[in-house]
Amino acid sequence: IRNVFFSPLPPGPHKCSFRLLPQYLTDPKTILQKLHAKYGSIFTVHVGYSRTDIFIADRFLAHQALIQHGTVFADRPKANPTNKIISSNQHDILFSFYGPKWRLLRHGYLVATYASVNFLVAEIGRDSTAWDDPLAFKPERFMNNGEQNGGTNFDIMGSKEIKMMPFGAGRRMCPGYALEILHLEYFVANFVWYFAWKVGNGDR
Ligand code: HEM
Repeated sequence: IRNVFFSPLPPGPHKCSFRLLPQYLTDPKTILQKLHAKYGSIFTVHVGYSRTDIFIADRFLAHQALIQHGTVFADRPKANPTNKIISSNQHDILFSFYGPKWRLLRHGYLVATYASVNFLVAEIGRDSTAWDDPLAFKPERFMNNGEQNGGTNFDIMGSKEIKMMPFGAGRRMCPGYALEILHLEYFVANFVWYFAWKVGNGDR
């Protein structure tokens, strides 16, 4: 067994879940949502004998890992078939990498080298403690210099607090994020410019 953990591991289904494997590879979103609902904000999945994945679906834990423990969490995995499938099919759902020996202080889990640690970024970005009515389309959340409800500036880098992390967070955060935000603004501006916009029936 390549992955060695110091106990206790975060909770999860019983060891060596070969039964989970086909769905895990083809439809990770559904199975991970079920496991998240059952086991909470951090859980472990053992697939076969050689692969142990830990999933984090909590913005405070993500902040502990990527910002507060950024130095020990700065490596990334070699590509393997599962990672390729997960990242190509479910790019908005999670990204994954291996964490070196690292301690999740709040929960007290010690995770050994080559453990794969994954972040459920869609779940993290829909946290109602961070956003009012998170699923509603409210672009004004990001207007007025990023202030929401007169609150503090929204920080896409998540330095003080992670509210969403489309570009990752911490030392290996996407270095192209500023260029990309500019590019997306340009993209939306072109839509506004090229098309005639009307309010649809029943919409305000
Ligand atoms: C909407 C567009 C984009 C999104 C959502 C995005 C998102 C991401 C994410 C989630 C990561 C992984 C962060 C991590 O592992 O912690 C990443 C890494 C990276 N991105 Fe982007 N990115 C975008 C556009 C770009 C652009 C335009 C560039 C270059 C001009 C770029 C260059 C990179 C590079 C070089 C890395 C690897 C950084 C590293 O491993 O240290 N990305 N990006």
